[in-house]
Amino acid sequence: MKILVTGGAGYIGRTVVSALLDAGHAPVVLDSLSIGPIEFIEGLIFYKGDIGDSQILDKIFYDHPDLEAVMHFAALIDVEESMRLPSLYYSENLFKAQILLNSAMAAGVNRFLFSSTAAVYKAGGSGEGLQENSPVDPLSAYAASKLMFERVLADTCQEHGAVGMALRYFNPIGADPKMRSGAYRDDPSHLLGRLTKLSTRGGGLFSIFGDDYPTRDGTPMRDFIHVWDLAQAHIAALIFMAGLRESRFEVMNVGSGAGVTVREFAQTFLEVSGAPIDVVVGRRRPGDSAGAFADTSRARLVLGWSPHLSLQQGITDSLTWEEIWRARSHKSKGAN
Ligand SMILES: NC(=O)c1ccc[n+]([C@@H]2O[C@H](COP(=O)([O-])OP(=O)(O)OC[C@H]3O[C@@H](n4cnc5c(N)ncnc54)[C@H](O)[C@@H]3O)[C@@H](O)[C@H]2O)c1
Ligand SMILES: O=c1ccn([C@@H]2O[C@H](COP(=O)(O)OP(=O)(O)O[C@H]3O[C@H](CO)[C@@H](O)[C@H](O)[C@H]3O)[C@@H](O)[C@H]2O)c(=O)[nH]1
Repeated sequence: MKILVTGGAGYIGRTVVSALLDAGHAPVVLDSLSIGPIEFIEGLIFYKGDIGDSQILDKIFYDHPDLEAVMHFAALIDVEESMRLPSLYYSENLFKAQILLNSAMAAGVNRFLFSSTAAVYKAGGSGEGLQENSPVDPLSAYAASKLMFERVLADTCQEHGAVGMALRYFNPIGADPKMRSGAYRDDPSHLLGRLTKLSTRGGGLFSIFGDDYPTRDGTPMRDFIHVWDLAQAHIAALIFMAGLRESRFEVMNVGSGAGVTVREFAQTFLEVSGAPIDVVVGRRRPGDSAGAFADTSRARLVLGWSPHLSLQQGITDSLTWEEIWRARSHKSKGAN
């Protein structure tokens, strides 16, 4: 199948592009490269542009009348920034996404897969896995923009007789096992990114943001999903959507199904990396939740998908990718 992939130069989008190519599909990538690195689009069918620009969207749908689905990854994803600049997040993640969706519907491309997030849930650190109908409580403009677009997508699919799906990702870790993509930010804010940078810089202090949450060791709980398992969920979702003959909208959790606390994660990282990192406890980070983990039974049942890669594998792949990416960036910077 030929698929329009927005945000295909980003961490997850580029990894899904590789999974699509491996499975024999034909991705067409649209990305502004405002965040994703240019190295990620080498060798791909690529359009540089904005998802809110209907001219470029018209051109893509005109150039590729055989597009069968849209996979929509392009978004702003920084939770803290979204608290400071909420209108920017609603503009990028909600209104521009609607321009994209309407263009797809107008072009007759009526399968639309959307990257949503576990951050939409009310996550109190309980021992229960979150189901798709568990209560929602988006604490940031980022999470709210994602939940609002889920509703826009559901209603638009019904109006047009189209098929839509929102995959609610939990916390992606790791890299493409063939090392074609991985996390690329110089100054990551997320847990594994911080630990990986410390490790490759020879060690240092790692601060856990709070240990007074209602979890088994007081540190927040998350569900870490290997990005390659996440990519495979997209392939399964695409096949499922392609087989549907009538309008439908689905929401699906994509996580590992296991809750791991930040302290447990840091401990596992130290064991895998052997890096001389000292773990200290600092203050809570604003906007953080106690967290939870996914009940993935719906994705298993409906998509026939299940995760296979371990936490340790995610950490190992992240460390390997970091070495490769640093070497590549240094080389290209030196060459310029
Ligand atoms: N990374 C996570 O932890 C996580 C968790 C849950 C959900 N998600 C969702 O997954 C998707 C991909 O996340 P990621 O980690 O790969 O992020 P990323 O920042 O690496 O990738 C996003 C890509 O979209 C592009 N982009 C941004 N705005 C654009 C616009 N208006 N027009 C065209 N291109 C634009 C960027 O240049 C970038 O290449 C996002 O929708 C995000 O909300 C991510
Ligand atoms: O130096 C650090 C960095 C993070 N953490 C903690 O680690 C946990 C995970 O944080 P992070 O890796 O930043 O992920 P989340 O805040 O859970 O958010 C991620 O996961 C969401 C899905 O659950 C996505 O929507 C977001 O885009 C993505 O950043 C949180 O409790 C943080 O407080 C620390 O203790 N120290």
